[in-house]
This record gives sequence, C-alpha cells and structure tokens, in this order.
Amino acid sequence: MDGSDRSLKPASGRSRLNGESSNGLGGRSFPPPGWIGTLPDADLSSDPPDVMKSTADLHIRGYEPLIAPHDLLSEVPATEDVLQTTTAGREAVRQILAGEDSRLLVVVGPCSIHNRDLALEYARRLKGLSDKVAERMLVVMRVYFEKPRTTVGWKGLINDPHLNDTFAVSEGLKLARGILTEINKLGLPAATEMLEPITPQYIADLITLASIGARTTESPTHRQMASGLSMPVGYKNGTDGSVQTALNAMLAAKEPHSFLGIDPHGKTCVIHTNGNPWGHLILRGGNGGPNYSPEHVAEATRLLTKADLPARFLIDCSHANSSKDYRRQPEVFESVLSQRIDGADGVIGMMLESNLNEGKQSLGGGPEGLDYGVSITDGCLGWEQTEELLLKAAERLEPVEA
Ligand SMILES: O=C[C@H](O)[C@H](O)COP(=O)(O)O
Ligand SMILES: C=C(OP(=O)(O)O)C(=O)O
Repeated sequence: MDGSDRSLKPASGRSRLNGESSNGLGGRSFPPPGWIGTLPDADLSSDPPDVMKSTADLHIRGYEPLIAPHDLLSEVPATEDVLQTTTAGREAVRQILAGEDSRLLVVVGPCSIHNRDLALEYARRLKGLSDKVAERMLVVMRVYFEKPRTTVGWKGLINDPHLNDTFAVSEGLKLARGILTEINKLGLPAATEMLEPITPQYIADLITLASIGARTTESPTHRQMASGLSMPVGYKNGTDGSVQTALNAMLAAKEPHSFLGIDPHGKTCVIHTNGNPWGHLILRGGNGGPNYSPEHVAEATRLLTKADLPARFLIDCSHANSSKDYRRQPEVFESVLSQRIDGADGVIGMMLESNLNEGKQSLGGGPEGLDYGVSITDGCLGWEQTEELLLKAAERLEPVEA
C-alpha cells in the first residue's frame, strides 16, 4: 500500500479528541464513553493507521499525561539538610546490615499515609522518641504511599490523594514528595514500599529504606527496579510464606539489569542498572501462619547462608506475623526482641504498623467523616502503645557508642 491509500490517512488530533472522525474503531467512538483522560495536543500525523487501533486499547478508559520527574523535583526541591537525613539514614542502615552497627533497626509508622497533617504529627512524635532511644535503636518511619491490595481497594495517597477515586496521580506524587521532604527536614529517615516501577523517579532521593512487598517479591519487574534503587531494599517473603521467593529476589536484584522505564524527563527509555548490593530479607509470615519463632529464624538463617547471602534480616511484627490483628504486634515484637537479646544476631530489626490512634476504619463512605489519626488500611497500634513498647525495649538493650 502506498501513502495515498485512504485507510492510511492519519486522523487529525482534534477530530480524535472530539470523537468526530470515522476512525476505524468498528463503530466505537473515540474517546470512548467513560473516558477520563486527556490527550496532549500532539502532532498525530505519524500515528499508526486507524485500522490498527481496532485491536488495541479495547479496555483503556484514558491516557492522562503525568508530570515529569524532573519537573516535580524542581517544584518540590530537596535542600541539602533534607538530603543529609537520607544520606545519613542509608549509611546507618548499611552499617546495621553489614554488622558494623549493633543497634536495633526499627521501621515503624502507619500502614499507609492518607493525610499530610497526620503524617507530620506522627513524624514529630516519632522524632522525639527516636532521639530518646538513639543509642540503642535506629528508628526509620514507615511512610507508605503505595498499597498493593489483595483484590481491590484504595491504592494509596499517590494513586488517589483525594481518597475519592479521582486518581489525581500528579497531585499525589507532589503531596508524597512534600510529606517526605518535611519528614526528612525533621531529621527522621523514611522507609516506603516501591510498587509502581516508575514512582522511584519522583521520590527515591528522599527514601532511606525501601521494601518490596509480599505480593511483588516474585515479580521480575520489581526485582529489576530494585537493582537500580539507591537505597537498601528489603524483600518480604511471599504471601504463601516462601522465604526462597525473597532470597531469589535478593539474588536477582544484586545483579545488573536492563529494562524499560522512564528517564527524569518522563521519556520512555531503557534503564541499565548496576545491581543493588544492599538487599535483605523481611519475614512477615504467610498463609501457613507466622514465621518469627526461633525455628523460623534458624531456618531463614540456614537458607540465607546456603544461598551465600548475608544472614541478617528484619521481622515484620504485623501482617501474617500478627495474623492481621494489630493487637498481637507487641507480643511478636517482645518475642523477637528476646530472641535477639538471647543471641539471634541475624535479627537486625523489626517492623511495626502504628498510627496516632489504634485500630482501623473503613474508607467506604469517602474521606468525609474519617476519624483523625486512624488507619484506613491495616489496623495499627496507637501512639501510646508504640511509645511504651519502644521505650521498654530500649531498657533491655545495651547502648552502642556513636
Ligand atoms: O499492608 C497492607 C495490606 O496488608 C496490603 O496492602 C493488603 O491489603 P488488603 O488485603 O486489605 O487488600
Ligand atoms: C503491604 C505490606 O506488607 P506485605 O507486603 O508484607 O503484605 C506493607 O508492609 O504495607
């Protein structure tokens, strides 16, 4: 076919946007009903012929341009003092992972962040507590903006910052970056789960510690992403309880990879990574039950050693280790702390889900009427319980000289 064939004539951008053209979509209009996105006012003269679109995008409701990472970083810049928290936090975590700092690593904070004021109030309290226990513990705040759901549900502040299914992702990224900047400014390092593979471009400079969740530890995409991340990365065991899945992730992510992503200007590109040497295991329990007992700790140590990986790992006191009952987190924490004090040196720290107020609430009715300071995802310990737990633990640990 030559270029004069009518079927190859490009539709103009405007008629595509208005859905006025005869577009080769088998009678379907473009944009289709329910379209929520916008199309850039681009020159579409080199678009593929319309007929080719009859088999593509059948379940797509819209494409919405997203702010480029470089533009967001310019809008919400990080000053030197802010970045110093992340730099120092990463170095402290690396030293704990290398066995050069014997303080307990405590990753604590809300299951998910859904409100800026709440996150910052929690961070201010945690910073005060962290200063009190600093000789014995390195405290890193859970600042989780992306939630992997078992089926469906609110996917976190980046995906839906207004908590009402409007999915204002550019605003979500800006809000998340602003919150992380403020938390780092307090001198408190931040931990987060990396879920969407392009999110790191927008916030990674402010993250001390990342995790790959139980639902994505087996995903090659996430392992590749982790291989290029600048901070230490923890891999949860799989939801089925498989520790080997996390070990495979550690083995994969410490190697170089080449994969698809976006560059700082938002352009799709091939990303080439060096591999991330700071991977570690996080035991979080699984479908078969918890995995924080001395037997589980010994088995994790054996598997890590056999795989020639450093036998130092974290234990998540929540999720399947608490049978999803936040009230059980203290007993898990105490048990793991006792194991560590009794010589289980492989256990370098714990993760806790904690909020200003205990429990959880449903987002079902929308953001109006939510109780302040209560989780809208997993149930959390309240602040007072958290403070008491960490202060009591500090009394049982030896101080480590700076
Ligand atoms: O930590 C959060 C949750 O456990 C995880 O996102 C799954 O949540 P869901 O089972 O409520 O979807
Ligand atoms: C989703 C989380 O954990 P997991 O992947 O272990 O379920 C989490 O820590 O928020």
